[in-house]
Amino acid sequence: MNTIISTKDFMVRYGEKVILSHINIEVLAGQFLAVLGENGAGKTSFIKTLTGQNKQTEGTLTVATNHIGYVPQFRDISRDYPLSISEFVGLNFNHGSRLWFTKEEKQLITQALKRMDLNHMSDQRLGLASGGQKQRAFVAQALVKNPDLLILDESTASLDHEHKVQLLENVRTLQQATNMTVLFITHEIKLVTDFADGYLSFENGKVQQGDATQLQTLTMDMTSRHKEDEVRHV
Ligand SMILES: Nc1ncnc2c1ncn2[C@@H]1O[C@H](COP(=O)(O)OP(=O)(O)OP(=O)(O)O)[C@@H](O)[C@H]1O
Repeated sequence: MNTIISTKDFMVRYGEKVILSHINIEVLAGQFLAVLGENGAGKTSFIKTLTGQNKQTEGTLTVATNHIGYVPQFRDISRDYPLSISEFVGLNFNHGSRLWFTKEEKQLITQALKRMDLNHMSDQRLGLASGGQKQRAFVAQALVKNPDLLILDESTASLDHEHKVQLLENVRTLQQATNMTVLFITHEIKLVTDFADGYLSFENGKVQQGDATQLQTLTMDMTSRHKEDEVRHV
């Protein structure tokens, strides 16, 4: 398998403030990795270096693709938002003043909508869709250019359990069918354990990498620690 992201003694900082250091990781193409860590642990800062938004780094970072899809944290879309779901998904083509889609773009939009189970409602206004459908539309928008690497930032956070699982199943099916790499930033470790091939864990300015078995162990440790805390608080 090919490597899509690798780092060697990599460091991320803002000015004098070091956020992450001594990062040595290797992500294989086609893997689905959970990206874990407390608020402020540096997950977003690292993702910004992958997408070229933060260049304050030292050491080596190699990203073997320019085709990166990024779905930021959920922003709600108000009811009066005028675009249909397919028009919203097509915004990623960055047309400027051109108002129509080419035949090829239309095919890519249809494909992305199908992959997120939204094809049946492509002409419906996005503002009137449910929270789960809006979130799947954000993912479809990132998919429309067929990225090699898809980064999802807490994409299940605002959803009920059924819609969380549905979104993860959609992404997992696509990742397995297309060999796309997925980095899934989440605080919901138990949920993601069933879907991920491994993890990157951000803690105390360092990044630990583990495989699926280590992820299961981590989840069990966290669950038992959580139970102990609950008992202590009774
Ligand atoms: N532009 C910036 N300039 C200076 N410091 C920053 C900047 N952006 C983030 N930080 C700091 O970097 C640290 C890591 O933040 P980051 O947003 O990467 O964490 P995170 O793990 O993504 O957190 P969350 O889960 O809350 O999104 C924090 O201490 C934050 O205050």
